[in-house]
Amino acid sequence: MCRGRDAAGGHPVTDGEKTPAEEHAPATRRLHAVDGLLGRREAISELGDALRLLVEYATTTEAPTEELRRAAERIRQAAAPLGERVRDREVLPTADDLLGGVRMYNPVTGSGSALAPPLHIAADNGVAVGTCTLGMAFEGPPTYAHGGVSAMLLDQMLGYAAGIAGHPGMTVRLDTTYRKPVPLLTPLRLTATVQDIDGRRVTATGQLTTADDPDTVLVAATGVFIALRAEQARRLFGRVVNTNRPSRAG
Ligand SMILES: CCCCCCCCCC(=O)SCCNC(=O)CCNC(=O)[C@H](O)C(C)(C)COP(=O)(O)OP(=O)(O)OC[C@H]1O[C@@H](n2cnc3c(N)ncnc32)[C@H](O)[C@@H]1OP(=O)(O)O
Repeated sequence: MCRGRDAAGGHPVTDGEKTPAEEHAPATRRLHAVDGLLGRREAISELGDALRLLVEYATTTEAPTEELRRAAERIRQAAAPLGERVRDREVLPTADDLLGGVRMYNPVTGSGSALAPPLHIAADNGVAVGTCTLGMAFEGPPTYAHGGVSAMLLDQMLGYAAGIAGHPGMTVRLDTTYRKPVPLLTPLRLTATVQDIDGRRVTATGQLTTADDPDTVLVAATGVFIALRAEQARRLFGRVVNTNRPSRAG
């Protein structure tokens, strides 16, 4: 049965059958008892920061070739202990809180993701407002952001706007208009709002500007989001195990 959705408008949260989730729950509680959930999230973010620094340096360095080979070996060594305990892809990260909208490894907003700028989003009177600065790793045309990165940021913004309007759904259409190139290493500001709700279909619009010049739109987007029917949510997410949902036993 579909119990809810990730609070900020993400994907449906399925509670599945009792057995798999509650099989994992004791391990989650033990982990949090030792580390503390907030401590673990801080550590995940710290690792994410380190990875983003690595990605930024790795994509801009002109260090000698031999230094690149040595770095690759040291990075493989650093990664190995992390790879010894990886979660099954159908089990949500123990540090996540799907109902509370915490997705530590979201590739756009997750502070634990090396791929995320990360984009920070908050709701302001029904408007989604986002901020981020894109590093050189996001370069498309020289010195400017890759267009796909702008689309990624705006998809997340529009989805968030649908969520805070109380109509979370999955993107079925995303139209982006690139008016001016998006500068790298420059604080950016993104906004998004819902324009129309028609049954299961929500249309949202958004834009991306620099923080310093919010009146000059660099990229504009319109997205259509569809709320899943219960049967669709079961089919798509029914196998996902969420160890952090409240236990039925309390
Ligand atoms: C903090 C977190 C914030 C959250 C941000 C999240 C942002 C990121 C969101 C994503 O990345 S989601 C991942 C990318 N999207 C997908 O993978 C979705 C893939 N698509 C699907 O799986 C199916 O399209 C879906 C299950 C969503 C819907 O399938 P249905 O078979 O129910 O759709 P159907 O064809 O019946 O259409 C339902 C309605 O939507 C309309 N529709 C469908 N596609 C459309 C389209 N492309 N444009 C406009 N309207 C569209 C369609 O006309 C219809 O309108 P009516 O109800 O009025 O008849």
